[in-house]
Amino acid sequence: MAAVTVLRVIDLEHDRPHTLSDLADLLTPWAIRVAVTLRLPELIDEGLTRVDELADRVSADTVALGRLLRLLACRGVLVESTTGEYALTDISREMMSESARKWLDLDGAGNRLEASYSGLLESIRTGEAAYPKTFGCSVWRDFESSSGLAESFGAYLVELAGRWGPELVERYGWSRVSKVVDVGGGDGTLLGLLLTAHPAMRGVLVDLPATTLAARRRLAAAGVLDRCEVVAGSFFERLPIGGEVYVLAQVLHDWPDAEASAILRRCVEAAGEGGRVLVIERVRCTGRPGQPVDEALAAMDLRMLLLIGSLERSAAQFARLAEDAGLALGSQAVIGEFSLLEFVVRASPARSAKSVRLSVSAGN
Ligand SMILES: C[S@@+](CC[C@H](N)C(=O)[O-])C[C@H]1O[C@@H](n2cnc3c(N)ncnc32)[C@H](O)[C@@H]1O
Repeated sequence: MAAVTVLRVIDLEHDRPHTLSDLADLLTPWAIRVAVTLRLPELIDEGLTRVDELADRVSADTVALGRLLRLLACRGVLVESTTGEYALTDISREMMSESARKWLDLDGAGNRLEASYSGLLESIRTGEAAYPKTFGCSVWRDFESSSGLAESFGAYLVELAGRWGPELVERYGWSRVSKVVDVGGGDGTLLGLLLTAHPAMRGVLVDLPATTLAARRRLAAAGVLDRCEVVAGSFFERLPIGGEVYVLAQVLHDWPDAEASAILRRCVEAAGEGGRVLVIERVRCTGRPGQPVDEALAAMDLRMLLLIGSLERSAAQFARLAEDAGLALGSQAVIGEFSLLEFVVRASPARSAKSVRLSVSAGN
C-alpha cells in the first residue's frame, strides 16, 4: 500500500472529551454498523483504500459512500489522507474482530437499533433517503400528522434559532425593509424577533398548516401578530408578493437540488427584480480531499441524506443554485456557526415563473 499523508489523527482519550451528545448520538453507531456489514475495514486492510474502489467492490453509490467514510474519518474510526485514501485505526481494526462483527453487523442477530436509522445501508448504496421507506412518508408529512412530533421539532428549532436569530436581527440592514417574508418560517421565532426590533416592519410567514398554528401562538405572544400575515401553504406554490426580503432559514438544506431550486425560483418570482433572498444555513467547506472538514456538519450532511435525501452545501453550491434561479450573490456574513448569504434577484419574474412550472411542483 502506498504511503499516505495523514490528514486527521484523533486521540480519543486526549483530544475529544466525551460529551453527552457524543455519547448519545445515534448516527456514528449506525455508520460503524454499516461499515462492518460492508466489510469495509477488511477491504481497506486488503488495499482497497479509495472510495471509488470500495464503492465498486460493495456496489455502493460512490458519493454516498464517500460521505460515510468521511464521517468515520472524522470520528477517528478511519484516517483520510490528503489524496483521499483511507487507512485503518485501532478502532477499525477492532471492527474486524469476530465479537465486533457479531455485535455490529446489521444482518447479525441481536441488533436492535434506532428505527429511523435502520435504512442507512440502503441510503449509502443508492444515495437516497431512508426515512420515507421506513415510515411510509416524508419527514415533513410525518411531522404534520403528529402534533407531538411537530412540537418537539419546534422546540429544537427554537433553541437553534436562539443561536443565530438575535445576531441576524442586529447585523443585517433591516432598517431599509418595510415587509419581510419568512419562507418556511417554522414557529415564527425569527419573525417575532424582527418585528419586535422594528416596530414599523410588517411580516409574512409561510409554512405548512400545523406549523402555522404554533407560529400564530408565538407571534401573538410576542405581541406582533397584528403586523403579520401567517400563510398556511407550500413554498412549492406561488408565494405572497410584496416583500423586499424573502428569508430562507435552514430550509434549503432540507431539499435536494431540484426542490431547492424550485423554492428559490418561487422566491425570485415573488420578490421580483431587485428583491432580496436571504439564505441562512450552516455552510460546509469544499469537501475536497485535504480540505478541513467540520465534524458536526459532516454528521448533519449524512443525517440529511438518511432522513430526507438532501445535503449540506458549500457556499459555492448555494451560489450555483441561486444563480440558476436568477439570483446574484450580494453579501456574505458569518453568524456563529451559521452563514448568511444575501442574494439579489436579477432575472425577470416572467422567466422565473416559467422555470417553476418546468421544475418541481410539490416536494412533500
Ligand atoms: C428546518 S425547518 C426551519 C424553520 C425556520 N426557518 C427556522 O430556521 O427555525 C424547515 C421548515 O420548513 C417547513 N416546510 C417543509 N415543507 C414545506 C413546504 N412544502 N412548504 C412550506 N414549508 C415547509 C417545515 O414545516 C419547517 O418549519
